[in-house]
Amino acid sequence: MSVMDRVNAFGVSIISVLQARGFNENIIYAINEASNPQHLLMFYFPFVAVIDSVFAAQLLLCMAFSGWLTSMIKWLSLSDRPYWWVQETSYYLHDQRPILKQTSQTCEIGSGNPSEHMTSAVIISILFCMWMTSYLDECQCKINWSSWIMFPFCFYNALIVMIAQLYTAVHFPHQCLIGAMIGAILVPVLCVYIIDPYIWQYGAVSNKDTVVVRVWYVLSTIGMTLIAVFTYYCYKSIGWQPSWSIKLAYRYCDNPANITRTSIPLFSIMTSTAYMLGWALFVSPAVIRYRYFTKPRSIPLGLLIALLFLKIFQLIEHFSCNLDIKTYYLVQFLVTVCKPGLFLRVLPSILKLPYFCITCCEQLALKMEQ
Ligand SMILES: O=P(O)(O)OC[C@H]1O[C@@H](O)[C@H](O)[C@@H](O)[C@@H]1O
Repeated sequence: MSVMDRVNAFGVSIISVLQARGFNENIIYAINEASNPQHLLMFYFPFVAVIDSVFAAQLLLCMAFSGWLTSMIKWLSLSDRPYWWVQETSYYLHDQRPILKQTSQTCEIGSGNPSEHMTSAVIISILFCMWMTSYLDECQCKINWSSWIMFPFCFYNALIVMIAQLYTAVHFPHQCLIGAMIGAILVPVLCVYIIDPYIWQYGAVSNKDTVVVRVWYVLSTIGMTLIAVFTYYCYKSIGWQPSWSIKLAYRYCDNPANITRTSIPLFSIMTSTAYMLGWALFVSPAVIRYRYFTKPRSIPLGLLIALLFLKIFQLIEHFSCNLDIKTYYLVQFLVTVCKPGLFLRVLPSILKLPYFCITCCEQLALKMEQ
């Protein structure tokens, strides 16, 4: 009996207690959906971009990099998920094997460690707190924001996502804690060393031409893609089946119809690298021109256009999902690379358009009067 078996069995006991206690499942589902990494990038990012492009640029890179990193760790850790581990393990005697309840969100098919939902929840919570701090500073609001609100807010957010993830038996508690830790480390590291120096032009990058920095970021993204491809083929060459967890998921999922294409780890790696490439190509120090206090801008128009873009992406998804898997991935990759450009460059410029037109008309009217 290995140490890992004991840790997993302890986790299963916690899950059993939570499931026996019972929670409102609609709330649990909503929490899991709200912290779904794909949804964060697909829905939160566009709306954050309407309000503040710097916040959106931070969110995008933190989420994309964490998606890549967690997927790589998942590949390397080859760890189980509770809903199949209880049925596979020889830890329990046959009549003592616990029965875990499965829900429509249980059938995740990647390896279990770490929890990407937890990483995402911690990332969005910390970034939101950082943004709020800067907003309150701007308003010269003197409350001890960080210690009284920020830490409890992040902690409770992480806690409710962890309960939702455990209740649905998708993760063991230690996988949730590792996921949260990755998020808590990544945000300060990426913001302090990469995103903020580049956007605000300080530190080593401030002496370099933006084009050079951009080329460097593009090359880094290509390097990360190559690392993923290399890892994949190395594993295959030593006889490891990258689809081992998918097979287990299909074997033990009560309702395989709940398994979705987008929860495949390869899909997560593909979208993460596409978002990073989009970030490298389209994010520049120019994003500081579109912040929450920038005027004049039409926020309602921005929200409407963001909805329109989302509708177009939904239509592309709808039509491409009938294509063969390789073409589907290619279409998704190209669309995803364009998203940062659309939401961080095109959309903010459109928001200024109505005011620009009004100014032009006023100047024209003035000239005609003269
Ligand atoms: O590691 P977790 O939290 O189970 O998340 C795994 C996957 O969960 C899916 O629901 C998401 O669509 C994927 O993007 C994600 O990779």
